[in-house]
Amino acid sequence: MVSFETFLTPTNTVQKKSSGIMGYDVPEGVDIRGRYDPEFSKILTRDALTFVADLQREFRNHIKYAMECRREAKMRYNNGSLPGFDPATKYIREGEWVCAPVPHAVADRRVEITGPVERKMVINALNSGAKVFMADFEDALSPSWENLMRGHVNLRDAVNGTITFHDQARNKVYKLNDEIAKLFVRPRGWHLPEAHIFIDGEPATGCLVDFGLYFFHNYANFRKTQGQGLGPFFYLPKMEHSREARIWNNVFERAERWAGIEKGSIRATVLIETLPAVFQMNEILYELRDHSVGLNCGRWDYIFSYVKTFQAHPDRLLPDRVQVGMAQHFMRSYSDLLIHTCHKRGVHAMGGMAAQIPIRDDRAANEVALELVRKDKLREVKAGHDGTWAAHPGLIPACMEVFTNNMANAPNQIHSMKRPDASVLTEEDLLQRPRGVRTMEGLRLNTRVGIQYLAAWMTGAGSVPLYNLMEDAATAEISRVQNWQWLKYGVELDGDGLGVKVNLELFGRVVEEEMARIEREVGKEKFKKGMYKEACKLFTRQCTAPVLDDFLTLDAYNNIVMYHPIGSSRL
Ligand SMILES: CC(=O)SCCNC(=O)CCNC(=O)[C@H](O)C(C)(C)COP(=O)(O)OP(=O)(O)OC[C@H]1O[C@@H](n2cnc3c(N)ncnc32)[C@H](O)[C@@H]1OP(=O)(O)O
Ligand SMILES: O=CC(=O)O
Ligand SMILES: [Mg+2]
Repeated sequence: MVSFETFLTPTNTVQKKSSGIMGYDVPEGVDIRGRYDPEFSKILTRDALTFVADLQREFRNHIKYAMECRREAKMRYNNGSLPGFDPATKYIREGEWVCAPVPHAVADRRVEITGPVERKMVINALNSGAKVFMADFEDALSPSWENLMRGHVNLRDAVNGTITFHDQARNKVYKLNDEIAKLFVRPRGWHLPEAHIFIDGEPATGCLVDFGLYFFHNYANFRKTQGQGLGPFFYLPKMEHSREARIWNNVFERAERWAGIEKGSIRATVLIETLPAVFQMNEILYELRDHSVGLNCGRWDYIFSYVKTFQAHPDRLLPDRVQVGMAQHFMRSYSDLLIHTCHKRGVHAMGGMAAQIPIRDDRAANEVALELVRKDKLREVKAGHDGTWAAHPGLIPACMEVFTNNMANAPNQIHSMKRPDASVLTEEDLLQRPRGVRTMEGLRLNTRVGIQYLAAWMTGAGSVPLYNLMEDAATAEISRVQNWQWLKYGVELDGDGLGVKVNLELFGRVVEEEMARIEREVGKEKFKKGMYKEACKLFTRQCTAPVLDDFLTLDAYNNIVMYHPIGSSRL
């Protein structure tokens, strides 16, 4: 856990009004340390904070226990164990049960667009023609106070239907179309604290803040305008075990009771994006069976998690990042088993994100990128996925066409593609070592991407285009842990005929040369103004740390915490 005591320096201006310090009206035990803003105060109302504080107090010990269990599991893997199916929950895997019926409002999820909760992007995503928009407080968002609070303002306005945006530079006004995508919201993972909101002297749990504020302000309108009487809808990230899903289920039930709405109103799709969770898919769905609307293949975090889980297993090193795609046996097995599991339990099996994005200035390269996306989507729909993710509105027509043409006019394939063949997939299939080679270019690209991503993240952008691909927290994690793994085990770069071994000296040289290349590519001015040097320091420390950090963003978070003077929360 980060020590927040080290960041108690007040960095924001105290705003005055005639009666004294301007601040938030907080309930007992709650202290807001983020900047005061009159718009934010409409989100951070006393009642909304009371709701969030109640969730925090009710669930904090369960969350601490779940995080402790993660640490214990890590120790077991580090001591040589492999993740696998839990014999104690065989009865759940083999039992005949199904989840609650799929809500009519989201039966058709052929293409879902994702993106940070930034105002213009929220409007563009809702208007994009996708069936669903997953508004992201997670992989695609740098969780600064400003981004988070503006995100809540944006989502409230979106659910109210009043959201607009004026692009001054282009004199263009954005507003919602008549027909818009259905909104899902992805809160942060369990591990991330919200350092600007203290509850009973401790930072609040990030995802309870995200969930609580969004639910409090939007559940009623959402159910009228979006959910056809149900909702709101969520995506839940980075879980490692069904006990974490149980906490979410209890959070949902508490929120439903508080709001006086029917149990099972809230629905969530869980991302299967950690290696331990692939052995818990039935158990996760079972915990959430009244609230589930499927699982999703979060392929990028899944690859990251493979490295993290096997950090002490030098016999399972990854090849270059570009070679770890869905064609690898362990990745294909994961997607197939997810489809089989979801359809057996009557819910959506969502595909994942292809990293390609449109390339505006090169038609031929753009066509190649689009073709890669089409191929990836064709594999998904033929395997039985019910829908997929798109990172950019420009990809939606291609993704939609592939899914529509291969789903026989049905909104999903839940009942038509049971994939019984996948029921025989074994632990060995799910853990099979990825095949491929390691190259100097792989090491260089990881370094270049990792540093540039962190520099962007520290200046407020959680998803960025780099070398014609979408990069976010999950893809950047792969770059970091792969470098760490290669350094730790001094691997030989065997794919380019150089036969060089990765060590600190080589890595130091690569960092220096890649920083020079970044400066050339972005230009001296941007390089000077940006946070490239700070990002480089952070990335280098993480890649060379004797013990692997659990998350890149936990460490980097220290750089974006900006405290308002303590004790100024009260009016
Ligand atoms: C591993 C995972 O978790 S995947 C899920 C998390 N990741 C994401 O959600 C990534 C979302 N995508 C993005 O953030 C962006 O598409 C990027 C950063 C990859 C590329 O951004 P850019 O290069 O700035 O996009 P580009 O300039 O081509 O944008 C063109 C237009 O499309 C819009 N746009 C691009 N991506 C999106 C999106 N995901 N949602 C809504 N609008 C979008 C832009 O706002 C812009 O609109 P405008 O013409 O009205 O100004
Ligand atoms: O969240 C999605 C992923 O691929 O990671
Ligand atoms: Mg992810």
